[in-house]
Amino acid sequence: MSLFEVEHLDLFYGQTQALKDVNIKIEEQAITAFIGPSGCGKSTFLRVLNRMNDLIGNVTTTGTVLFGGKNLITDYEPMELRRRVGMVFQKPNPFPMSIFDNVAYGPRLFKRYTKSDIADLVEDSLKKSALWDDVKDRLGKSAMSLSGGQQQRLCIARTLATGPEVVLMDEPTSALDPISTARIEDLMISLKKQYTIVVVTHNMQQASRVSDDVAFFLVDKNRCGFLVEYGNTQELFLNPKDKRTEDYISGKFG
Ligand SMILES: Nc1ncnc2c1ncn2[C@@H]1O[C@H](COP(=O)(O)OP(=O)(O)OP(=O)(O)O)[C@@H](O)[C@H]1O
Repeated sequence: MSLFEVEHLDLFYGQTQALKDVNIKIEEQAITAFIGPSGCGKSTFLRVLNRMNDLIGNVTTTGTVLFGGKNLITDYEPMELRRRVGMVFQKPNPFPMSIFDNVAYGPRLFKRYTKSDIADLVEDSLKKSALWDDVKDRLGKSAMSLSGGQQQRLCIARTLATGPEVVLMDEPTSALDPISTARIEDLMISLKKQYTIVVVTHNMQQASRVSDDVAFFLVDKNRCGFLVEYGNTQELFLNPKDKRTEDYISGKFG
């Protein structure tokens, strides 16, 4: 089932158009990867999906984005939308507090949990993000004492603790070594049983390893991004319909 349905989306930063006529359906409990050269609007489009662009200011959109069949702009309150559509960034950004408090941060904001509920939620989120065994004996230690890969898994745990349906990931492994990258990729595959994941990546191997569907963006001569091709990952990589997709995935440009 499609969780997001995007029709004729145009996006402008001030007067400058950054995305034009994006039409895409993003499937539930699947991993969708956005690929394409630098500046083609992948991160901008990712931020459309939880209205993070609202926080930038001066961003306007036209067209429709449905989330769960309802209009993302008119039918959702932004904070509640961002709880349901969580986000993990390129550079791990734990808060300067303990491992426990990082994960408990979101649930505590909602104030409807007891202390023991919070402890259970922290444990569950750390288990889901494959970090529990690494940190269960040092939950009170600073999150800054973790390695980069562990910090990124902590950020994933922090996102999961608020009970999202979707996790948006903006180049989540680009600051990590190959072993930490492989762990995050394994984690993404295990998380899709329960969550819908949308990931921006520059790494073609990563897109082909983890994603079910892939969307390829390009930028036109006015530096405006557009969607070239979208579909099942295997089909798109093995049998691209558009010559530009073929050139990009075979490394001829970008
Ligand atoms: N806050 C902003 N204000 C104005 N323009 C912006 C802003 N953020 C991005 N842009 C512009 O929008 C276009 C798309 O940028 P975006 O970061 O979405 O591309 P991207 O495909 O994710 O690039 P990369 O792969 O390098 O991260 C670029 O031309 C960029 O300069």
